Amino acid sequence: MTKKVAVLGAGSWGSVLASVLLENGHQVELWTNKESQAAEINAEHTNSKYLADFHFSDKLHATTDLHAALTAAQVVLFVVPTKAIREVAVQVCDELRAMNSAPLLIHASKGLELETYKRVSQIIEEEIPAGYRSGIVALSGPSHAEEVAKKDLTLITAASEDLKQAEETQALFMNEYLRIYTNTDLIGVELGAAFKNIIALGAGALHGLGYGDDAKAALMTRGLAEISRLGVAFGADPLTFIGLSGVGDLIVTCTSVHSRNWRAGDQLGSGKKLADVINDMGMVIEGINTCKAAYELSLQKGIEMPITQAIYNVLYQGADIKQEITCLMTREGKAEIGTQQQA
Ligand SMILES: NC(=O)c1ccc[n+]([C@@H]2O[C@H](COP(=O)([O-])OP(=O)(O)OC[C@H]3O[C@@H](n4cnc5c(N)ncnc54)[C@H](O)[C@@H]3O)[C@@H](O)[C@H]2O)c1
Ligand SMILES: O=P(O)(O)OC[C@H](O)CO
Repeated sequence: MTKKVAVLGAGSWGSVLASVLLENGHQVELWTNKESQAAEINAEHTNSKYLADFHFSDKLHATTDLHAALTAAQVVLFVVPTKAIREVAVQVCDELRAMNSAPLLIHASKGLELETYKRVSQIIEEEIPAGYRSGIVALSGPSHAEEVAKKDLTLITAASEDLKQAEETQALFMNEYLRIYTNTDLIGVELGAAFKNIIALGAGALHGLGYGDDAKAALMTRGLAEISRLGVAFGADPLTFIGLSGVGDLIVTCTSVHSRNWRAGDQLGSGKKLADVINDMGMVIEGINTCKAAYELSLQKGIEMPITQAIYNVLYQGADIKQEITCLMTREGKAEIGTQQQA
């Protein structure tokens, strides 16, 4: 059934997801807060800052008018960086109240709020009361805009505590190159998505420093163990971390040249200053804020996260990466056991 979908955020992922929805036969309005970007998408059918060399369908329409985007929308898809979710949700709520409308709210953002440590669905839930939404779903998993834009094969997860809402989202997005699984472990899916970005910064740094595949495999494996430990402490199902939104996304983010987190880590490992990395990327590097949030959460919960701590030390304490690697390698010997116990 055709739906009207408002896609909020015209970065690389928002514009490609809008394109998928359009291709799946839905009516789509892509909202951006930048006039110049809306004008480029509408006139040139490109989004050059975020997705170089890609041409969108001329049916993809962008607008800076949030009211117009939300009018009659049955579904609202949030795809702005995590740090902008609250601000956008507040604006959306004002509009939904005025319209007395309660669409399905989906988000595809992967991070934790720096100040509150909240997951994206929690932020949306806080800002948009139950009367103005018919559900909240997280769309997550191993997916890069650059590959979905080319219709390369991609498998992701639609997660909601309410299976029906996850299934509704599955039906919206699924097509011959984009396959969607449902999951009811919203906490596990959102935490896996946020935490894998931290480990990807580390994987990039190893590459930048010239380490080999053994080191990268070790980082991913031990990284998965520690992010699962923290996730489980917050109520996630440990099995979610071996699914698409867990290890699946960890693998792609730790190995793909498309990953902004991996590339940022690679540049840090090659000796570039953090401020320059952020400035030159010009796109969101979610792992930087999420690393701080996860590190502080691990202290609160008393959970050892040595890799996250090392990356936190590099990003926030000015520590030397090689010295942090030596500290990690020379910790006392440990038994290799599951996600529950030792670091
Ligand atoms: N790029 C991908 O392939 C990909 C894949 C899966 C998930 N994600 C996740 O999707 C989210 C967005 O990522 P992206 O890659 O599209 O980011 P991006 O950096 O490419 O673009 C972000 C967009 O959000 C807009 N924006 C920022 N602050 C805003 C605000 N306050 N109000 C309105 N618009 C605002 C920017 O102008 C930009 O258009 C992130 O959480 C990311 O982890 C990205
Ligand atoms: O480019 P990144 O590092 O933000 O990763 C994008 C997606 O989360 C990969 O699944």
